[in-house]
Amino acid sequence: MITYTIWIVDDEESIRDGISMALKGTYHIGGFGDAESALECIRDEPPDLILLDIGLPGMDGIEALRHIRKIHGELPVIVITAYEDVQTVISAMKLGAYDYIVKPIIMAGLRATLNNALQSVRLKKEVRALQEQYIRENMPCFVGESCSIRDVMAFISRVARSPDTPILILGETGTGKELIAHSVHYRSPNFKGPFVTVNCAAIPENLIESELFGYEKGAFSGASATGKKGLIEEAEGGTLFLDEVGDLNPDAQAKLLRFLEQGEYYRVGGTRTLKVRTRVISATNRNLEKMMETGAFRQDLYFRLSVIKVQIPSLNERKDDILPIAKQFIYEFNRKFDKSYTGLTPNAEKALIGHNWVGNIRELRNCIERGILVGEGNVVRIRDIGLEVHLKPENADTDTKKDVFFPPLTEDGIDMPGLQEKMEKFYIREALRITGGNESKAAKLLNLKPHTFRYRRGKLSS
Ligand SMILES: Nc1ncnc2c1ncn2[C@@H]1O[C@H](COP(=O)(O)OP(=O)(O)OP(=O)(O)O)[C@@H](O)[C@H]1O
Repeated sequence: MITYTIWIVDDEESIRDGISMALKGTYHIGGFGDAESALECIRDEPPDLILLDIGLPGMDGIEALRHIRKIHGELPVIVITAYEDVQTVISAMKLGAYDYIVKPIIMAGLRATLNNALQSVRLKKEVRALQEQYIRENMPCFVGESCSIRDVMAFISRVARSPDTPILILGETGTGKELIAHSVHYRSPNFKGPFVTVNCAAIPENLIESELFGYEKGAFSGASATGKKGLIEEAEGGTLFLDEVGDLNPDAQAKLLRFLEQGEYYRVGGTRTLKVRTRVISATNRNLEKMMETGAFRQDLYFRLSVIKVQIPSLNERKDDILPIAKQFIYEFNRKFDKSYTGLTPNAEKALIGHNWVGNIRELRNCIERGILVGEGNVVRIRDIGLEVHLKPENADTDTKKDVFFPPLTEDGIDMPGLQEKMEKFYIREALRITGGNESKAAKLLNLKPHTFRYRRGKLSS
């Protein structure tokens, strides 16, 4: 069972001793004769609750309470007053005192008040622990070992502390912008509030305004009879995440700007100004600076959204992250598909590192998902992940040192005959290297008849 720590801050020694005697055994008790010495200790090791006399010498109880609130916003404080002075009690309650007791102290009453206060401390701690467990279980694990992503995360932790500073996250598709927006939210003072995502590219142009700002009843034909809250309103006290913000139309851009500048807006068809307290995080993979040059994105909105700007490096720029993230995905998909992969073959690792990750981490995720789903055994092989083969023979001569590279098939097409020729040349050279130039052994390695091998060798070297 937890034993809570209670501090008594009272200049009357007899009161400190009296309360200590009465509560000893149930609680850990600490005593201070003045507010200043209690405040000095509170930063290092705060108690679970403070009994604070109002009429202290030097700094009085009200002033001390103000300081305590600055240091520990949620620490429960029960104030002790010499007589029921309404003004003093009101001031203390306004500063967030949990309750008050009047001298002379009746122990039974004090015990009941303490019990209630500590019960709420316990409940708050339980809620916090559940919340942390929820985040651990529900937030995809963020893996980042490269210096560049570590710098980004250190910066994110610093800027998350403010509850309302707008943040603009830039980066190629699939680099983890949404995951980083979640990280900001859960590290911010708004973490208990909602995280509302608006995919600006997915909402039809004619609905974006009513989706964002809501509408009053009868605002337009087809509107619900009761009206509707907008997503901005849903994000009250939390975070509004505007994904693909570069896709907002000019009208919605103007309205969003007004909301960011004045903190207020109207529902569609409404005349009441509404206010919402939320942090706006936006993200895009588009080049907003170029869009501003052509007038496709408002400059004033850009400056409002990008009070803090975070650029997420592409996966190709942080190769050190590829294998740790791949291993995290192996773990995740093992659980999903009830498999027991332990890692990747060295060739599969090489292929992952050598690959050009146009779709960034999303592409890597898909690739590992496929490997775990279709593969057999307990190591993921190159053929399971369906990647282009990127081989570099060891100890090869200068000519064969050139990588054999099978590019992905895109709309631009590929040169199939050229690739076939390259592949054949590569394997014939490799087979001869491995067999020390023995043609029949080399043919066997390639599952070719010796005369076919000779024919192809001759053809390719001519
Ligand atoms: N550092 C990381 N560690 C582990 N998983 C990650 C990491 N970054 C991103 N992911 C995963 O990669 C996938 C894509 O991430 P996310 O959706 O956040 O990218 P995005 O940049 O917002 O993409 P888009 O621009 O297409 O909206 C998600 O499944 C996400 O959980």
